[in-house]
Amino acid sequence: MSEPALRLSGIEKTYNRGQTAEIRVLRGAALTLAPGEVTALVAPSGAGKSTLLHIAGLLDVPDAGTVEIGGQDMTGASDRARTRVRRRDVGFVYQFHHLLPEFSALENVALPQRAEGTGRRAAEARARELLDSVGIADRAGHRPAALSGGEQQRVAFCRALANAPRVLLADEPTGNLDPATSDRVFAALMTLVRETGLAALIATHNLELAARMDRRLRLEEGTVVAD
Ligand SMILES: Nc1ncnc2c1ncn2[C@@H]1O[C@H](COP(=O)(O)OP(=O)(O)OP(=O)(O)O)[C@@H](O)[C@H]1O
Repeated sequence: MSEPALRLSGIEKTYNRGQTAEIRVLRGAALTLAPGEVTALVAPSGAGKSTLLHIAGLLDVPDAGTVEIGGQDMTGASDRARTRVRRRDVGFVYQFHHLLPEFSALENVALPQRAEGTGRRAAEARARELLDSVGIADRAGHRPAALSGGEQQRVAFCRALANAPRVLLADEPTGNLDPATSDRVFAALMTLVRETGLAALIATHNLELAARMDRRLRLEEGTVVAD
C-alpha cells in the first residue's frame, strides 16, 4: 500500500487542563487516510471534530500523540516546518469561510498559490478552472461580501484545493448549500480526488452525504471508530 496521506495516532487533547472546568475532548483518537479516498467524519456537536481537524491540519498541537503528513512525523516540528507543511500539503475548508474581504473570489483562490511562488497568470488560470468546476466562474470578480453564503463556501473550497494539497480537511463544507449545489461541489471533489490522489476528511452532520463517501468514521467519547 502507498504511504498514508495522513496518520493520527494516540491523539489526546484537554482544554482548561488542571482547572475545574477541564474538558478532555480527545482520548487516544487515531485515524489513517489513504491517498485517493474520501472519508466522512460524523460526530455530534461538541464531540471534538473541529479540535481533531485543527490538530490534523497542524493548526493546533495535541497534548500527546503523533500527526504524520505524507509519512513525515510532525511531532515536535518547529513552527516554521509546520507552516511549510500546512501550506504545501494541507487544504482547509472552515465552517466559516475566512475569505479575505478586500480580495475578489479569483484572488482569494489565487493567493495561496502566489504565497507558494506560482506566477500570477498561472495562479489565476488555475483559480478560474477551480471556480468553474463548482459553477461560479461568473462570480470570479466579486468580493466575498457580494457573494451568497453558498458561493463563499464554494470559493473557500476552491481556495483549499488551489495548491493541490495531499490532504483536504473540511468542516461541514456543504452546510450552506442547496441539495443540487451540494451535489455539484461533491462531484467536483470526487473528480479531484480520483484524478489527483487527494485524501479528504470531511466532517459532516449530513448522513446522506456521508453515505456517498468511501468510508465513514465516527468520533465518539474522544476516540475515532469505524461506522
Ligand atoms: N479553546 C477552547 N477552550 C475550552 N474549551 C474548548 C475550546 N475549544 C473547544 N472547546 C470545547 O471542546 C469541546 C469540543 O469542541 P469542538 O469545537 O472540537 O467540537 P465540534 O465537534 O467541532 O462541535 P460542532 O459540531 O458544534 O462545531 C466542546 O465542548 C467545546 O466547548
